[in-house]
Amino acid sequence: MNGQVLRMSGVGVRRGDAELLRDVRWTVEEDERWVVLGPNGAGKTTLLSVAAAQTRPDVGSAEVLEETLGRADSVELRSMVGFASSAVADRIPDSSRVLDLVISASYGYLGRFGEQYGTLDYGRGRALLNHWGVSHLQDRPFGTLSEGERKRVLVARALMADPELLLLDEPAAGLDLGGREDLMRRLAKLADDIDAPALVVVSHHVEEIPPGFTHALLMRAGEVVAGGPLERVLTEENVSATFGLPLTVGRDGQRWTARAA
Ligand SMILES: Nc1ncnc2c1ncn2[C@@H]1O[C@H](COP(=O)(O)OP(=O)(O)OP(=O)(O)O)[C@@H](O)[C@H]1O
Repeated sequence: MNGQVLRMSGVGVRRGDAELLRDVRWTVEEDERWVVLGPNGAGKTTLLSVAAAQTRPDVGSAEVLEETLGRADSVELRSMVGFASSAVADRIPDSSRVLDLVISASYGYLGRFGEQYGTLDYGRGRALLNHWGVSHLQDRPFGTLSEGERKRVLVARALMADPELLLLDEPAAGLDLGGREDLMRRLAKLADDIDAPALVVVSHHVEEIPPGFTHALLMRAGEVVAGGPLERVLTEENVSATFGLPLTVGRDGQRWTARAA
């Protein structure tokens, strides 16, 4: 690999008359940790779906792990990208046992369908659940978990196949303050791990940028407002243009803040 895990050139996605993404240019290197920020409807989920090899661009080209979407085997490619989102959670049957759900991710499945898993698979699945603080839930049906527990199980699942790219769509949505801060701490630890995959986390809030994240992509109305290293991109001008109101942007230690000006 040349170091680039994601490369989008002039990417557009259309549905009927709606342009969900327009002329998106974006590259992610293997050692980078990105946050994608923007208001509701900005196109963040659509962008992540392209990055996860689940949506093909209608215009332009997208390379995921050096494979061009539309030419590569998308099923194989999807199994090499870790992806956690509420859309993934919605497709998981309530009855799926948590440990089975995690280990089945090595095959790109959302539960067990009669495949045989080895001791190594079980060991890795248990270690990931333990790492994300949810090993006590391994035998529970997914449908019985709280929102915070689900989020952590989904991240563990997304890491199961040892991906080179990890995509998390709004991992902090629906969490209480303690749950959000716990997630921030765990994501900061992941960001700091040199063996961790390239990370892309979608959020609506600059307060949810974990310490150690390096880059930001700001989106509005399907277009990129700005992208690059955090310090250069998170200016008051850029963040105000992204969210469509005058904002004061600040830093409190390793965390970012934004308030209406
Ligand atoms: N199939 C579709 N047909 C028409 N418009 C669509 C379709 N799917 C999504 N959209 C629109 O595309 C826009 C971008 O949607 P997307 O879910 O990518 O935004 P988002 O930034 O993730 O939003 P949110 O923060 O609210 O989750 C929205 O205005 C949405 O209504």
